[in-house]
Amino acid sequence: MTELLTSAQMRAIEAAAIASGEVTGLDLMERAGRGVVEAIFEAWPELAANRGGAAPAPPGYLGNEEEGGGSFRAVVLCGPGNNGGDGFVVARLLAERSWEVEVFLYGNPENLPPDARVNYERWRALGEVNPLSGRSIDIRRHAGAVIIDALFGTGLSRPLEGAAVDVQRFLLGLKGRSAARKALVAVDCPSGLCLDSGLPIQKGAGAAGMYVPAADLTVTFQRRKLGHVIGQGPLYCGRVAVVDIGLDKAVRDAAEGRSADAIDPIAARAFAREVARPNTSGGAYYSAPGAVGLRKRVDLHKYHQGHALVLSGGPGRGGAARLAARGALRIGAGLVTLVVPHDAVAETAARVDAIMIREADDAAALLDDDRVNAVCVGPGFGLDPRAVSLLEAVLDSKKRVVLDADALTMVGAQRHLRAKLHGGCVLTPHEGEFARLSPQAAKKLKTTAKSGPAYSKVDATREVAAEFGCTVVFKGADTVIAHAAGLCSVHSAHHDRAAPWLATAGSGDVLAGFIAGLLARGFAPMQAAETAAWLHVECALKFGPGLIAEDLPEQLPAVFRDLGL
Ligand SMILES: NC(=O)C1=CN([C@@H]2O[C@H](COP(=O)(O)OP(=O)(O)OC[C@H]3O[C@@H](n4cnc5c(N)ncnc54)[C@H](OP(=O)(O)O)[C@@H]3O)[C@@H](O)[C@H]2O)[C@@H](O)CC1
Ligand SMILES: Nc1ncnc2c1ncn2[C@@H]1O[C@H](COP(=O)(O)OP(=O)(O)O)[C@@H](O)[C@H]1O
Ligand SMILES: [K+]
Repeated sequence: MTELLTSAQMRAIEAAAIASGEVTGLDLMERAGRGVVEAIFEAWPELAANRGGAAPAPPGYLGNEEEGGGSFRAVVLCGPGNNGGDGFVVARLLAERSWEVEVFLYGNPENLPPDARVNYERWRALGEVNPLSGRSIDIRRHAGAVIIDALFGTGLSRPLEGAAVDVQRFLLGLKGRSAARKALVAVDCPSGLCLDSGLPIQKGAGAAGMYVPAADLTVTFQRRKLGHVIGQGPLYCGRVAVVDIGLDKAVRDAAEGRSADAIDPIAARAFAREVARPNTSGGAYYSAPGAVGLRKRVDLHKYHQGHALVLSGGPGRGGAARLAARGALRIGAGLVTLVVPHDAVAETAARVDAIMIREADDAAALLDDDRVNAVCVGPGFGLDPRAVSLLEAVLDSKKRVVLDADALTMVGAQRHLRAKLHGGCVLTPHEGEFARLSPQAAKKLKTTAKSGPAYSKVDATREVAAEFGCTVVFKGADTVIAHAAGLCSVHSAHHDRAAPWLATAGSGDVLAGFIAGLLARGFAPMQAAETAAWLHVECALKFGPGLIAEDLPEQLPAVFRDLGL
């Protein structure tokens, strides 16, 4: 389990570590700057050649003919806070390796916070600090330079203005002119991005948000922040490297509520976490009491692996439910039954084999059966009175249930259904369905973020989970999963887990089936949702481009094999 922090949590952790006497702010800044330099060398090993002493001949792309060539070059853009302080450390460490380093400061050095000020002075012993403006950076002199964006990090509180905007525009202009820069490296985050929400902080909608230049590499400290993995963060940040600055113990203490003096214990327990590869050897990837593993026990028969019901719509509308049922069966539910209106039985029977079929008239009896322990309702289900009363019966049965698609629309529209939701419910909205569940939260999420920290997808998902008293899986390339009690996790399908071909009709139905299948196998709602979200993307990665929803469940055997099941 890896925590994902907000800016405030990171600040509180840093403050707790400093207060405990284990470390000073200056130590942390030095480690942060060193971490940035090391991450640059890891990303571009050819740049590690300058280790001090005489500068070697630069590779061709770094050569600057007008200036006659020289050592590697960096342009370091420092802001008025500690992010800028990190920038001064990076400048010094690169200069010590004989890089040509030019440093620009946005703001008045007199107003730098103490640690940043110390590092400003240390740099001043080595070189100049120029005032920052878009025009002050001369593209011809800096051709091929590594540009370090240390303007703003976790302290961004409002939209950029003045010279900071000029510089961002200038950096945006460099994009695509490959000779113009070697790389743009962001310290903690690309400046202008809110690290809590992954949204740019901007004055107005539209083009005003385009002032955040996308980095090639973002180097952050100790843990990823939420803004690296949700919203537009993954697109702006490029690759994210996390460097250890010695705060692991402080993070753990906070997560376990041991540093209550410095950190609001509620906030600490509410750390979000990254959804990770499931741990197959007993329990899920995190250890919850009674957690069930993905590996099936050898001594159990099908009735011990649970029985999932998938409720289907009428004739010609059963595809979505069949996809969900197939997902539930493949993920390991012992039995899966499609519950189908009378007039759709023949059609359904022609399409399924291992999945059982029962008529909707039998639904009450099935819901009374204790062996039925999970239900999936919504995909292709319909919104008619029959659908409403069936959903009502499902909720009254208090069985664990996944509500997707039409079931979400009904719950959003009908207060009496909403009142029947309980802790065993998992809601799986996409953006449009989320807006039906909570128009207010959806509106806040869509509002241009004019100050930081901005309202985030994590805030919205947590809010709705708490309000409805169930687990909510807010889908997308960034899938956020929240539990009524505040637990929250994120699966970010970006970079090495990018699976854009999941945006295909029916893939959400399969996810709903995956979750229902895991609920049937005894997974707790949060654990089922996290595990299903990970497996869903894993199946898409396994198949690759060209994927259609039908392919997803069929990848599970190979994915399970890779997991060593
Ligand atoms: N926490 C940790 O463990 C560690 C943190 N470290 C580093 O510190 C960074 C956080 O530093 P930070 O708190 O000083 O904030 P930072 O992002 O530099 O900016 C704050 C300054 O900017 C100003 N300001 C804000 N918005 C503005 C705007 N639009 N336009 C103009 N000004 C604006 C704001 O002014 P104010 O809002 O008060 O007016 C304030 O002066 C973090 O990202 C990481 O790099 C590492 O050293 C190691 C360990
Ligand atoms: N760009 C993307 N990258 C990764 N996953 C995505 C992307 N777009 C959609 N998804 C995933 O695909 C699924 C789509 O679900 P949904 O919108 O309900 O589709 P449908 O209703 O057609 O089944 C969700 O699990 C969502 O997280
Ligand atoms: K930055």
